[in-house]
Amino acid sequence: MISLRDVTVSVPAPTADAPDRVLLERISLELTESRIAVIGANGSGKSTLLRLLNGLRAPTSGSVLVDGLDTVKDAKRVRSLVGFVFTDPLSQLLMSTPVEDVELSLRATVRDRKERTRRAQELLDSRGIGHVANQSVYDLSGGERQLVALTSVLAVGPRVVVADEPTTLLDLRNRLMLRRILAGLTQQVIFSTHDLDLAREADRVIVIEYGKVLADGDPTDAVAAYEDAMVSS
Ligand SMILES: Nc1ncnc2c1ncn2[C@@H]1O[C@H](COP(=O)(O)OP(=O)(O)OP(=O)(O)O)[C@@H](O)[C@H]1O
Repeated sequence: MISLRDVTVSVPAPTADAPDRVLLERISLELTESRIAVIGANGSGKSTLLRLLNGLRAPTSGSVLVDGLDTVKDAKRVRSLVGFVFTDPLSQLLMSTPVEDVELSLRATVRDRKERTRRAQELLDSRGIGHVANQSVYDLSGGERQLVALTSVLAVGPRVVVADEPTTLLDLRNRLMLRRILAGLTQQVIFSTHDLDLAREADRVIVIEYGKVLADGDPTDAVAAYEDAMVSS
């Protein structure tokens, strides 16, 4: 389980005489549900919140614990427990082809190189993208790239998948496909989205507004609170 304990994230102001800019303020959450959506306006702090969950960002004060492990002190272990899928998969595909990228993720668990390649190909096949295994990642479609990124993340064997607006860059067909895949994962999935229909499918919705939790809980109620806030602002 992931717990945020009184977490504040702030960054220094551009000029020395101005106060620090607070991106998230005193957030405490226990993230237990299987599917959790984080919604909010542009710049409200969703990505900042998600990046805290696997230690990509450190709290300025407070702490984030993953199964009791501190995301700063136990960063390496936390990264293996919590996989992160970025909005733009190109920013996380480190190798030039899908099969190499998935092989890289398997390095810690599969020592034999041939076996690693076989396993990577098998994982790509299982996601329906085995036919692009040896193609340059730059030549893949947005949907294929997103699936490769997800396959690489899952190959590490995380307990939790955190996805930052994973469907934003995709067309309708790929969006529906990714939604189906995310829905079928056995891992806990915590994702941000501007797609309110997708958010309503979650078990819990957290609404972030100006770096604070505006609403949290039942998806229908939380989405309604967000819509009210947007209309009245
Ligand atoms: N390292 C940083 N330094 C300064 N400001 C930052 C930094 N990281 C994020 N911010 C600012 O913090 C605010 C929240 O950013 P964040 O990316 O978390 O928003 P978001 O809710 O994910 O937005 P969007 O829906 O547009 O993706 C933004 O105004 C952003 O410019």
